[in-house]
Amino acid sequence: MIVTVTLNPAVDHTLAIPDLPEDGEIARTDDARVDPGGKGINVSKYLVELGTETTATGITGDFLGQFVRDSLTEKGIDNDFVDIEGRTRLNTTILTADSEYKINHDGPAVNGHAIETLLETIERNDPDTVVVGGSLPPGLGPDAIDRIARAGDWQTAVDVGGDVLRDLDASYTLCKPNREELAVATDRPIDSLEDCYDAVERLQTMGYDRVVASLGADGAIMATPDGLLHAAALETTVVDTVGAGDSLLAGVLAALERGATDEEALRSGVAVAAQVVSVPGTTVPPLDDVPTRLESVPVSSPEPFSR
Ligand SMILES: Nc1ncnc2c1ncn2[C@@H]1O[C@H](COP(=O)(O)OP(=O)(O)O)[C@@H](O)[C@H]1O
Ligand SMILES: O=P(O)(O)OC[C@H]1O[C@](O)(COP(=O)(O)O)[C@@H](O)[C@@H]1O
Repeated sequence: MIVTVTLNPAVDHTLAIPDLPEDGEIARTDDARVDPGGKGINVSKYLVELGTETTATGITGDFLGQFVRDSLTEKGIDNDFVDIEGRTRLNTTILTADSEYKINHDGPAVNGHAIETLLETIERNDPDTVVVGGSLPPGLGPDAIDRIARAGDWQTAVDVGGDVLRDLDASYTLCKPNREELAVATDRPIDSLEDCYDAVERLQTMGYDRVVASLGADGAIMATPDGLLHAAALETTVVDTVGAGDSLLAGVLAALERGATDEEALRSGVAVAAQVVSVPGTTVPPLDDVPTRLESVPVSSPEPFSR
């Protein structure tokens, strides 16, 4: 069973307008939606659609926190959050005809007491894998994630910022940086696929058994204990990439959870992400045809890096 931990959940407000308004103008639209969001929560949404048992936990507060919990329950996603006094944040994505703008709030301040309660909550749900995803709210540092990783005999995967990846000290089964996070985590520029291969191998030496790096339209690479794999992205009509990384991670973890090989897991992640980028926001598309699409994901072992 996979427990996802979102320390800083969000209500995702996604709206579409043809162009950004000029100064003093008002843009009006009837194309807007709100979804419960935050990286761990999104992973749980996709895991449920993939038929993998999961519970979403983390820290929520006030009426936006209530919205997150209620809408997960309505969607049939098991959830068990720690409630605090501060207010869960509202994150906005504005889609125009040719651009995507994201505005993310910092979120409410969280104290050590909430983390104690969160550790009890995770333990009560008896996971074999814990996924910690998203930014840290004010008041918490990377040590909060290390505490979660060390608190039980579960495996821990992380989808966190590059600065946090650099600072974590515990052992992790997997991390999922994107290009920018790879650059920050390794403190090196990432200008080519070779730079990515070098960076994921560096991250392995920093305590991550597997590194799945998402590279947008260039697909994804996975550093495994046996070598490197590159999967090209599937061709699809891209509506927006909100939740793309979360869906890639869910596809990988769902496959690993059922005992698939690393290569099958990478194929699964890329096949799931291709479906998710073709729908708006973090809407969950039907994912029942993912098993039939695995073979169409082109996977190679990059030379001369394969061991
Ligand atoms: N333009 C695209 N075409 C096809 N697949 C895409 C595209 N952009 C993203 N994806 C898929 O979504 C995955 C995650 O996207 P990415 O933007 O790298 O993640 P993140 O949301 O973490 O920044 C990619 O590895 C790829 O499989
Ligand atoms: O915690 P962060 O880094 O601010 O990100 C939170 C946001 O990212 C999302 O999880 C989407 O993630 P991606 O677009 O990176 O896949 C949103 O649901 C949420 O609003």
